[in-house]
Amino acid sequence: MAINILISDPLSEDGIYPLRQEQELDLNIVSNTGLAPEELKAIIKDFDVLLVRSQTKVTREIIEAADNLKLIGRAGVGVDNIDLEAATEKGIIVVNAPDGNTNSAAEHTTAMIMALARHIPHAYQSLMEGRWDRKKFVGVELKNKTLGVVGFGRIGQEVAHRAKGNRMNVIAYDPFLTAEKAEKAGVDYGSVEDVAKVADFITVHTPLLDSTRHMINENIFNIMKDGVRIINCARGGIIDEEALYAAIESGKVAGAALDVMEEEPFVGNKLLDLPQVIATPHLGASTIEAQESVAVDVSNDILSYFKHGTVLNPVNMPSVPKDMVAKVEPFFELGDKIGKLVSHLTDEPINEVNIYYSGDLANFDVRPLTNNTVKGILTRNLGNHVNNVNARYLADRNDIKINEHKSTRAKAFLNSITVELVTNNTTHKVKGTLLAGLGARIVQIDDYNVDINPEGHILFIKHTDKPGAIGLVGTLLADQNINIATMQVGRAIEGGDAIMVLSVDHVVEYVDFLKQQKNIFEVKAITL
Ligand SMILES: NC(=O)c1ccc[n+]([C@@H]2O[C@H](COP(=O)([O-])OP(=O)(O)OC[C@H]3O[C@@H](n4cnc5c(N)ncnc54)[C@H](O)[C@@H]3O)[C@@H](O)[C@H]2O)c1
Ligand SMILES: O=C(O)[C@H](O)COP(=O)(O)O
Repeated sequence: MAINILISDPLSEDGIYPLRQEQELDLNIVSNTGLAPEELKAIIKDFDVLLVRSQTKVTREIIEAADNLKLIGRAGVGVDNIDLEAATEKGIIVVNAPDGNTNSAAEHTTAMIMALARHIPHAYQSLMEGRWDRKKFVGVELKNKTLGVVGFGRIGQEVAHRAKGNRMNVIAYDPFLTAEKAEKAGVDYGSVEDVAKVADFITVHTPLLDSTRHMINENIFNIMKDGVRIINCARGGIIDEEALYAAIESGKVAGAALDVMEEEPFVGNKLLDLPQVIATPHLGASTIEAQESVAVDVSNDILSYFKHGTVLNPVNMPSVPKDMVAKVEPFFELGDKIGKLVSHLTDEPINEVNIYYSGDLANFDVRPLTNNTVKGILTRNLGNHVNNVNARYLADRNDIKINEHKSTRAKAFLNSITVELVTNNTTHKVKGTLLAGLGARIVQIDDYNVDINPEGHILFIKHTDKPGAIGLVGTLLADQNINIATMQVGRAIEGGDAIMVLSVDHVVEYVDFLKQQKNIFEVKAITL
């Protein structure tokens, strides 16, 4: 039977050559770009494969109408235009091409930095309008300036490398960046605040996640150097556009170069009215080479999937050997939740993860379970494209060592999973189990015994065991109209360090009001 492939964004014809010349499979390739959402929804049921770039919004509605869809191929990196949850729910594999456009995006960022420093777009426009204005366009040199790189993944590292070629100093921030990695790359490193304080140019290269949305905000602009220049060739939304506008108007920011914005297409965005802003219409990956490379990568994954059932760049593919599904599957969710929870206990780069399986769970091949647990740990900083197929690879890429330990001796619980995160300065652990009739339970956090249902919104608070601390938290949350569903407290010794774990009815976006209290020294809002 023919495999129907719909290409709904412009793709490189050379890049889809592997599909065009395929002999073994019967492929029917339809190119139909620029479809309105309703048009796509109306025809998607006829297709087995949908091939997109960033323009087509593959929403839940589209996916729900896609009765025959088996694979969505994203010819590029960012999958924020695809509803991954809906695709996973429907059993549709999403593949992307994470490496193919790294170089082009890094080169575009470098071009933006230079254009910003030397006013190239404005000088060109002025010349085209018949003026010979040399005084107006005095720029700044890059040499000896400091470039701040926020997000030191594939593109961030390539941009840093090029900046060093321009004799810039580079300081980077990435939750996975260790001293050793920074030294190897020849860059300084610090927190996002450290970067903000010292950089003359700041470029962002993170994915757009809940944790990165508006991470460059008013507070961060306030601590930047006067005259700083900002570059975003990653994703709109990482920088708070209102805050950027205000920072440009106040003179804090001397210029901004934007390839992406929160709403695209961004024709008419008020930032474009500011003479300090230069912009391109999301062109980071728009080179002949990158487009060919990303299209070849997804084309090969499509062929591989239909021929062998395997893909190289899965974004959401679940993979559990059939024979172990029934026995181990209930532990998958537990591992994922333990991973997510423990990842919030430290903001330091993780060097090592130890996963301890005890009880008869240790008799099974737990590698897929480990992958799922590692996925839970990495999701906090790498986002939803981490899955149980690529989790180990991503851990490896971030120099995180994963160790599995098994013991068939059951202690207090019939079966348990304990995950320990080791950083340069700390070790944190979370233990969980499945209780008959009750389901998943977290039974230990660091040295504290607890009994928590790992579901929904959780507030994790470290405090000093003093009278009134618990009441104070209750009152402060009530002031914010936050309802506490359950609460657990634990302490090692009377008057010493203690923890509170609260499950609350709604997501808690701001925790600063709790952090400011005497005797409270750590607050984390976690959604499991
Ligand atoms: N403009 C374009 O056309 C274009 C082209 C390619 C990629 N992109 C975008 O560029 C971005 C980077 O792509 P990549 O291939 O380098 O991805 P990557 O996954 O290799 O790197 C992203 C890095 O961001 C880090 N990160 C996550 N949360 C962070 C946080 N809170 N603070 C600091 N760092 C954090 C991750 O640890 C990771 O190292 C993505 O948003 C991608 O969609 C844009
Ligand atoms: O995430 C990406 O790969 C880039 O944003 C490129 O998007 P594009 O394929 O629409 O150019």
